[in-house]
Amino acid sequence: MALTKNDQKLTIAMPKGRIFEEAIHFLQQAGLQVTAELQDSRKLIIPVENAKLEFIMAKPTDVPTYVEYGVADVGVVGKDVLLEEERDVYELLDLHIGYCRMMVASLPDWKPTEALRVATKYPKIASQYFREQGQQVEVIKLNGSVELAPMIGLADRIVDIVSTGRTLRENGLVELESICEITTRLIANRASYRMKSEAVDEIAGKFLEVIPRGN
Ligand SMILES: Nc1ncnc2c1ncn2[C@@H]1O[C@H](COP(=O)(O)OP(=O)(O)OP(=O)(O)O)[C@@H](O)[C@H]1O
Ligand SMILES: O=P(O)(O)OC[C@H]1O[C@H](OP(=O)(O)OP(=O)(O)O)[C@H](O)[C@@H]1O
Repeated sequence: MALTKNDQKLTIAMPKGRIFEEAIHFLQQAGLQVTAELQDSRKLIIPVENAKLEFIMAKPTDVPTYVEYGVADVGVVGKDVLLEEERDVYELLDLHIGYCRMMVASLPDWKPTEALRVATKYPKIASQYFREQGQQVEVIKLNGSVELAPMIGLADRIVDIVSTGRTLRENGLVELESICEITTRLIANRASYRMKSEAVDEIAGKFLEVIPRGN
């Protein structure tokens, strides 16, 4: 079954890593042809010839970049990445998968001091949040293991994703404030949305049918 009603090929940027399995399951439920190559291969470009589809396997934070520049027509990406990267793309659908929360956390005995430092992988989200709260903070960008920062005295608080809460718990940190809920989104390149509207609408329609209800 061809996905597109015309001859236009659709390129989909897929996030490698944590949400990949859930995203693949979602594509399968939506009736897209998910080949063994897509599920179990080190190839980064995976064409599905008879469906006029091509998948590119991207680092999650790069998905909006590929979509903004039009090298991918659509992409699957977390809302956290969209908020942080601020790329010029259309956000078409909330897929209601990849649930987690963006939180402020600290050691349990944290008290406001004069030098407020916040460590995070998400400097834009953190800066905007504390600006809106009227709090002046110094934001320190880290690339991972953010929970270390309060434990070793680099920062008072962190802004990070919490899912099960296990990482906070096992490192003796507590949730202070919730910034927002995070889920996985379908995004589209602005030109593709106009020029390949049939193909983009068709894929969005298939996704819409399998988005978990009640969310
Ligand atoms: N517990 C979680 N921690 C981090 N991300 C989560 C979690 N649950 C769901 N997500 C989603 O998964 C995406 C992150 O996936 P992943 O950790 O593979 O990417 P990454 O941060 O680029 O990885 P890394 O930098 O560790 O290679 C986030 O954008 C978020 O939307
Ligand atoms: O609430 P939990 O279920 O414990 O999940 C949250 C943790 O998962 C993520 O880290 P990740 O595993 O991506 O590693 P990182 O430290 O390299 O960002 C996130 O940054 C938290 O540290």
